[in-house]
Order: sequence, then structure tokens, then C-alpha cells
Amino acid sequence: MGPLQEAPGTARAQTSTPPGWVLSRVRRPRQPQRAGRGPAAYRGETETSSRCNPTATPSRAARRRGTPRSPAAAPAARPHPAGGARSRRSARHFRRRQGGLPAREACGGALGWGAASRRGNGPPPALSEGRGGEGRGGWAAAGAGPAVRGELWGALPCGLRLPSAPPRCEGASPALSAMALAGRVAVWWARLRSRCPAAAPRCLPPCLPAGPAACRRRYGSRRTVSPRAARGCGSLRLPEIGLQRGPEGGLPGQAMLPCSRYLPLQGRLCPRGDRACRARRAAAPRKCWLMLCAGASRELRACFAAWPGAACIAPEKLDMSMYPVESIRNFSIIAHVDHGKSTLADRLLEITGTIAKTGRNKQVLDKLQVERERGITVKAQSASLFYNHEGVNYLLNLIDTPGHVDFSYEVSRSLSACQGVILVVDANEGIQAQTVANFYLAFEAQLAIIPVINKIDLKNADPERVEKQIEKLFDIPIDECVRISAKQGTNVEKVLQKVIEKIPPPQCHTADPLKALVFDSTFDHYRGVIANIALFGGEIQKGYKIVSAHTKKRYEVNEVGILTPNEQPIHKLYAGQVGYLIAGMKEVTEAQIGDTLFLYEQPVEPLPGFKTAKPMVFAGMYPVDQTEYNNLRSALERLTLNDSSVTVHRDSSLALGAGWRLGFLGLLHMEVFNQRLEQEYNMSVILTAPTVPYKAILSSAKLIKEYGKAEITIINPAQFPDRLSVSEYLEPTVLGTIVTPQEYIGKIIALCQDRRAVQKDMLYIDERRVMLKYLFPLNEIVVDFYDALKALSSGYASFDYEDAGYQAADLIKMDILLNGNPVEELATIIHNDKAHVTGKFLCERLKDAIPRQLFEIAIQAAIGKKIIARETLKAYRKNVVAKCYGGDITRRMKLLKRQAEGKKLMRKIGNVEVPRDAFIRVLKRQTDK
Ligand SMILES: Nc1nc2c(ncn2[C@@H]2O[C@H](COP(=O)(O)OP(=O)(O)OP(=O)(O)O)[C@@H](O)[C@H]2O)c(=O)[nH]1
Repeated sequence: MGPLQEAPGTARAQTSTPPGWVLSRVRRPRQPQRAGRGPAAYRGETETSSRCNPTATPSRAARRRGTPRSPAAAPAARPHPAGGARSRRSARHFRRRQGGLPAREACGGALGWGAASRRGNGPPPALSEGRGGEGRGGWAAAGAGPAVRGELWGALPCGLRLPSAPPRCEGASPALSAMALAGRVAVWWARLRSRCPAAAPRCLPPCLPAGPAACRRRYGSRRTVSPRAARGCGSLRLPEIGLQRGPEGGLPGQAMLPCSRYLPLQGRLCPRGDRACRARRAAAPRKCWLMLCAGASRELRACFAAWPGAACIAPEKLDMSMYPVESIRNFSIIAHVDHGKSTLADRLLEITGTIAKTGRNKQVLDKLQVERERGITVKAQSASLFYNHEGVNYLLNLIDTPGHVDFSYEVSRSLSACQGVILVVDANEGIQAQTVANFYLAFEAQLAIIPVINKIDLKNADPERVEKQIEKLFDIPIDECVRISAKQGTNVEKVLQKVIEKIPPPQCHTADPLKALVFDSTFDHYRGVIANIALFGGEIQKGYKIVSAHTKKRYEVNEVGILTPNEQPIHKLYAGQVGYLIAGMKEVTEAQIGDTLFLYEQPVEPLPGFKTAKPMVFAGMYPVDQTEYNNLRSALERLTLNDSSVTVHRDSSLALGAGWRLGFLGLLHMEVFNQRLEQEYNMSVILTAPTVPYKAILSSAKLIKEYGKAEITIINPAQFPDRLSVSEYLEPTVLGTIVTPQEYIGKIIALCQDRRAVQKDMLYIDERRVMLKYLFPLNEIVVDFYDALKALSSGYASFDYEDAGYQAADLIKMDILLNGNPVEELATIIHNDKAHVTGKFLCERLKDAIPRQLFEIAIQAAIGKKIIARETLKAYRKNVVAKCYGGDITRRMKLLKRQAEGKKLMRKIGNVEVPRDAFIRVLKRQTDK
């Protein structure tokens, strides 16, 4: 790493600098000393890198080592150009020798360089080439007065807060600004590294390139650069930092920046796609990575476009009007879990130049931490791709969807913004349960379907068999299937061609009034709600006054943009396009998924929106500490904005306090939601045992009057009505689809029967695989059925289910009693047949979880008044006869009798306190069961 010397007040930067950076330490001149008055002035004002100033004090590293740099070791041949009687001529000489800066100019703060710049005799410090550590090419850069830095740092676009100083040098020269900017970049870099140590090693540029000629020319001129332009050009340094050469390329910016505003532009197809652009792109070294701040100034973008390696276009040049409706294709990638949707999306992003082609692109669209950790997609993600096919430029809006059944709501919502799908099937596993479910979702929505057989590179791949399956089950001709390997990129370009040929463009017109469907939303702490929109008519841009059809509130559009896959602001969005919008919605309740936005002056009929998600599993959620209630509430509001399939009702419990009852689409969904709360909002919560929504047909007139209807839904066992006031209980059912190799059929049928399932269908989809259809009671599959199925089929069977209404069931509410007192939080609704097993299980768990008391505790499971299981927790016993050495037996008996009476009394009046963590342990184990 190159040595770093820096301006006072920037100590943080001292620890880390990219290799090849030489930054000069600058001290402000002492007050009595004046510039140009002699050696004392310069000695006082400047302390340079020992590389450029042999008379400087030893470097910090050297001081730490305790071996001050000897004059002999220093490059004594280099005179201190700013020192003493050394003249400007010698300073220039020094600059020539060094290929760097005259120390006076480099390090002189407000003093030296401004004059040099005005003379126009050389590049500014920030852009001068120097020699970095270990012989690498680098930049000699200088800091400037803290005031300038303060002013400029405030504009740092990456979201990092840097220390600022009072703006004392506002009228600083451009060169001085440039110097300051260089310092600022160093600090930025250091902060970035300290924030993101894991990312740092791969972010460090191994070799910094020669600077952009355009900028050098610009700074070399006598022109005065406005502070705004200087700021912009300051940002220009960021691309240079992010630039990497070398075969690995790398992703220096995107992976590490805390702000999503940096865009990897290298390799992006120019949307114009004219010959000159294509030629530039072809000539560009693909290994380079350039980044540009989305909020960068026009001047910066101009500079950036002139960069020799930047075969890309600046964001502001993205004119979306170049993509009429006919050249837009909106499509989703759907498949069973792990069949390669996200990997195919990676390749499509690479081919279209949206992201650089590196070996590190793995499931790029899976951005959430939970997705990365679990290796599954839980949230549909969209990206806009620009693709030139046979001379025509196309805008392809891709949505990568989740595969797991618990996130099927994401799939169905994604399909509403599309006109076609890519149905991916694993060439080894063939058609699986979610393949069938997703196919029918797309089929019912009348979307064009492109079957793609993935993983043909696998040894066991059998694409012919899979093609036959597709033909038999979905009635799609074999020759329409595309065989690809998403991992290796084989034939992936063919998929893009098929997308353009087979998927129709959206049916809408820019001339129509604005009609924007909100199909997804996220909440940004600083910018409010960011709504993902699909335009079904009209156009939208910053400044438009829009109205939400749902809330009837008015907003002014602050920003529109597209996702590439990061947010990229653009000027305007047109009909048929997909992008995002920020309109100052500060409350999460203002952004409804499925809402229609229209222009204030042109009201329209709202779009039908989405079917609301039907929760399959309910569980109570409580803050671990009641003081966290408000924080948890706001976290829940924000997370449910991003995951609209979760339903939330307020609830409370004696033991756990105030909380909510949440509805999820499945157990995995519940776990993922909980994990996201922890990871994204730092909230730890207590989740009660999951239960499914039962129904009861009331017979009691009193209850009917109380509820206002005869049929009620029970999502909390505490609300379970007594059998005497109910004519019938109903339980939810699902139609389950199981696809399995035929050798496991016997075991799977036995498992299904054990779960009270009724067989509906059985079909051989080829000579080895069978598809079974069963009607299951939902509560039998919700907790552990999938695990059991996977275990007994060695992981080969797949399972998917869809809602199949309600059926009558013999349901009971099982209470748990502690010394005869019911504990509401542990009550469960179960089928009569399973009552004994579940009751025994719960009692055993409670016995382990509750701490022993001075009196005995009876733990009982009861159905009404009937006890069906019991465990006894023994009391602590004091040895009351310990002091009786021998003596009369009646004395002993008397003491023991008195102790027994005391315990009996204590048991009557003593309260059994079930500690909170005991609840959690019991409830957790119930889930684990
Ligand atoms: N050999 C091989 N492996 C592949 C190919 N495509 C994907 N994979 C692997 O399959 C696994 C799953 O890939 P993903 O892209 O995450 O699958 P997915 O369908 O997006 O998974 P979910 O989002 O969880 O539904 C990963 O380990 C990939 O590396 C391929 O063409 N060949």
C-alpha cells in the first residue's frame, strides 16, 4: 500500500489508501509567515511525503518503527522545491523529474498551486501522475485547506458523512478545488474501506490508470471552474478509483457502496446502438470498470463519455422515448426451486451489457441478505435490459421470480406486469411440482410461454426426456424448447431472440392518459416510498402532479427511473415501460400494492390491481421487550410494504404483552419474514406457534348477534367458540401436487394417509416419474410435511399446493393447565384424532422448560374438562429433619406433616410463573416438532 500523507483533520484517511496513491500532507501556514517570504514560510506551511520532500519530518509509519528516515535513505537528489531559496524554476525542475508535483504547488494549500494554475503551466495536483508504492503507477495528489474540503465533502454522493470544516476558502481556485477533491477522494476511499472491510481487498485497484485527457485539458486551462463543476469533476475521481485493470476485472463499486446510486456502466449497450457506438463498445477494454454517480453533473458525464474505456452512455442520455411500445418486451422467469432462474437472469444481464461479465456474478438479482444466506429467491426483482436484435433496439423488462410455493404471490403479481414468461426446467430433474403450478399461473393469465431446458451441461442431463414431459403435460411442441446451460452461458442468446420473437409487446399507448400500476414498493429512510410501476398508458416525469386511486391523495413526482438492476434516474417513462417512481410518499400506508396512479387533471378508471394474498398460516408476534413495541410496529409497517402478502392484526396476551397476529403464506415465508425483521430492522421478536385459519358455523343466537354473522374465522385459539354454540367447525384444505420417482410411491402414499389426505389423481408423466394429487387438511402439511416428504424420497420428490377451500372437521381446542389454571398462550386448535399425541408432547416440553418451584406443579393437557395428558414437576424439598439426630420418631413425623401442609397451601395460593423464555422454548419446539 502506498504511503499516505494527508491534510490535517483527515486522520482517518491515514490508515488506508489504494496502492499507488501518494497524497501530500498539507499544513496551513503559520499566521505570521507569509507565502513567498523565504524558507521559513515554506518550512512552516508544508510537510510533504518523504518521497517528495526529503527534509520533511519522518512518516508516521517510520515514527512508529522508531527509525526516522535518514537523509541518506531519502532521495536526497530531489531538492525541496518549495524550500528556502529554491526558486520556481527548481520547482518546475522537480515536477519534471518527478512526473509529479512541485511540493510547493502540491502541498502549499492556498499558496502555490493557484498561481501555477493561473499560469497554465501544468496539470493540477489532483491529476498529476506520480509514482506510488511498489513501483506502481499512481497519482500524486494534494489536499487543500480544510474549508474547501469541508465544502466539497458535503456533496459527497455516496451517502458517507465526512467531517466538514467552516467554509473559509470559498473563493478557492479551481486547482485548489481539484487538490481538495483529491484529498476528499482519499478520505472517501478510507471511509469506505473502514465501513466495508470485507469488500476492501477486492475493491482496491491493483493499478491506477493514466488520467483522462479530457479532464487534464480542462484543468490545465485558465478557465475558472465553478464550484458545481468542480464538485462534478470531483466525482470523476470516483470512476478512477473504481477502475480496475486486469483479467479479473471486478466489481469495485457496486458490491461495496452503501448507496445504490453508483452504476456500473462498462459494457452497457448504447441504446442508440448506432455503428459508432457499437464500434466504440467493441474497442473498449471490457475488463475495465467504470462507475458514475447517478447524481453527477452534466460536465462530469461529458468528461465520462470522453473517457477512452467508457463505451457506455451517461444515464442522462438514456432517452426512453427511443423505445416505442413495439420494441418493449416485458417477461418473467418462472420455474421450480433451484432450476436456475436467477442464474439465467445473470447471463441475460451480462449478454445485454447491464452488468460486467465476470466470474463473480452469482444470482445478482438476489439482493437481500436472507436470499444470499439461504440461496433462494424470496422477492421478485426486475431489471431493464437494452438489446439490439437485427438492427433494432429493444427494451426488455425482466422479472426474476421466486420458486418456492410460499412466495407464489410474488410470481402472480409479477405476471400481471408481463406479456410472457420463460419457463425454466432442469434438464436433470425434469418437471417438478412448482413447474406445473407456475405453468398454470402463466397459462391462465394468457401469457406467451417460452420453455427453456436448463443445466444441459450436467452429466445426468436428459433434455429429450424433459422435452417429452413438456409436450405431454403442457402440450408445447418439442421444437419450441430451447436447451441452455445458464451456468456456462450456452445458447442463452437464443433465449433473448425467442423473447423478442414470441412475446408480444404491451398493448398501450403513450398518447393515452397516464395509468401506472404500482406492483411493488420499498421504503427508503430518506426518500420515502419507492414504488415500482408499470405504465399501462401515458408518460410520467419529474414534476408531474399525480393522484393515487386508492388514497385519493395528490403527489408531485420527484424522481422517475428504471432498474438496471440498481435505480437509475431518467428523464421520462413512457407507456409499456417499467420503472420506479418517488413522489414524496412518507407513510407506508400511502403506497398500496396494486394501486393505480394517474394525472391530477386526467382521472382514469383504476386498474383491477391484484387479488389479495390469502394467508395460510397465522402466528402471534410480540416484542421481546415491551419498550420496543413502537419500533417493532414501524419495522413491521415498512417490511409489510415490501412484502404485501403478510397480514397484520393487533393482538395481546397476558404473558407476552401487546403484539400482533400475522398471517403468512407458509412456514418458510414466516421464517424468512422473521429473519428479515432481524437483519434489516434489527428487531428480535417472539413468534408463537403457527396455526391455520379455521372457521365455525355458529348456532347460538347470542354469538351470531355478537359477531354479526353466522360464519366466523378463527385465527387465534383464544377465540375458539364452545362446541355447544357451534353447529359445525370447518378446516382449510389444499390440493397438493407431489412429483416423485416411482420407487418412492408406496412410502409417500402412506405418509399422505397418515396426514388425513385423500387421493385425487395419479399420473405417470414419463416412464419413471409420477404425479400425485391429494386433498390435504392444511394444518397437517403446514409444519413438517415437506421435510418428511424430502426425507423419505431422498430429496427427489417435490411438493406444491394450492388453496382448495374448507371442509367439515372434528376440531377441538386443547388447553394447557398449570396447577389447574389454563395458559392461554399455549392453547391450540387440533383435530380430535391428534389430541392425545399433541397433548403429551406439549406437557413433556413444558416440564423441561418451567423451572422447579418450592411446590409441585401439575402440567395438564385438557379438552374441556377432560384431562388427556399429565406431567408432574417435582417441588424443591427442604430437609426439615436434618437437625433431628436420633430422638423420637413422632418429632420427625410432626415436622414432615407440617411441611406437607405448608406445600399444599402454597400450591393452592401460589402462582405458577411461567418465565418468558420458557414460553419461547416451548413454542419453538412445537414448531420444530
Ligand atoms: N451445472 C449447472 N448448474 C446450474 C445451471 N444453472 C443454475 N445452476 C445452479 O443451480 C443452482 C440454483 O440456481 P439458481 O439460479 O439460484 O436457481 P433459482 O431457480 O433462481 O432458485 P430459487 O430462486 O431459489 O428458486 C445454483 O447452484 C446454480 O449454480 C446450469 O446451467 N448448469
